[in-house]
Amino acid sequence: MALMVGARVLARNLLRPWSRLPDAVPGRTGPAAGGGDGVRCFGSPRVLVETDPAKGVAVIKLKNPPVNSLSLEVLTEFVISLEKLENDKTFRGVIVTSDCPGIFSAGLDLTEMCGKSQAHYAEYWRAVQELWLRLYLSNLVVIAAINGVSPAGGCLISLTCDYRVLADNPKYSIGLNETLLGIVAPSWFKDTLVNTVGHRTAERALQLGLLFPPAEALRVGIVDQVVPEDQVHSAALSVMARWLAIPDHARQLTKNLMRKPTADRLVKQRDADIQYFLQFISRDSIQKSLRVYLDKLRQKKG
Ligand SMILES: CC/C=C/CC(=O)SCCNC(=O)CCNC(=O)[C@H](O)C(C)(C)COP(=O)(O)OP(=O)(O)OC[C@H]1O[C@@H](n2cnc3c(N)ncnc32)[C@H](O)[C@@H]1OP(=O)(O)O
Repeated sequence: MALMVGARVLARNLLRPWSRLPDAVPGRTGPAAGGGDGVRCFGSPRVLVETDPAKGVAVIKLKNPPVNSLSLEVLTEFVISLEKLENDKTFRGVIVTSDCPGIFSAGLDLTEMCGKSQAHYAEYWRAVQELWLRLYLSNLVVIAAINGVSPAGGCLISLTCDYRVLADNPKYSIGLNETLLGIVAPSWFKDTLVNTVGHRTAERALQLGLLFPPAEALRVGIVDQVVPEDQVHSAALSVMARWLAIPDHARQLTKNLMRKPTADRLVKQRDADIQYFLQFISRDSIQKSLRVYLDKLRQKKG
């Protein structure tokens, strides 16, 4: 199913670039419940978008229960929603958050990387690359309102944002914990972390697979602000106002200046990066590690 959805969307994107806008979610178009006048919703089943045209701000809410894992569908729908916002001059900023209580995102969907075909791995990895590139280089001000635990790919999404607000709950740790799964964070995950927290902190965090609770996360700079849980959204909106006070062209060019060299490293070798991922993920030892990890997650309940 995921393979079909991804292939269908990619084919449509290649053939008809102007048809990339997601259809409205039935029943969610129109004023948002409790959202006040002027707030409009669109998006897709797993990626909700609430827009406030008057403020020029949108909120992207990930909604892929139970844990907001980044399946191929989520990645694809996320990119399409982001592109729609970027193509609409009404919007200058977007807040990325979660609709799943207590979980920002459990990261890449492990079931997409386990026991599937080479073609599927290649399609999935290209989608991961695409979301990272889109978010990292977005012309919009992108702010993460992290309202839950945020390991691995969840942390990566946060790191691509211009600013990160984390809810002050000891359960909401954040970090690139790949080594704990017996896998390795790819070079561009590493680059994104290094650009945020510096080389030494990143090296220690990556080798040990550290997941930082809020106070630690703030101390090492993996997030910019920690606020009481019920204030995450309002804090993100306040920060947004500050960033939107800067003229777009100056801010956008500066963002590009800071980030393009990192992004270019991937852009120049996307296919090689996919090949590397294929070789890596197909190894028996890696597949075994992922299966063991998934089994542990599943058995936790039993
Ligand atoms: C080179 C590739 C790089 C990879 C980068 C990555 O992003 S790899 C993904 C790394 N993610 C993690 O390590 C997080 C794993 N998940 C958890 O630690 C917990 O699930 C979490 C997020 C703390 C939530 O805990 P909770 O107790 O609320 O839920 P539970 O663990 O019972 O999970 C519910 C069901 O979701 C499944 N699941 C969890 N995480 C993932 C995932 N990343 N991908 C796919 N599925 C995931 C879990 O197995 C449960 O499934 P079920 O069938 O209901 O038993």
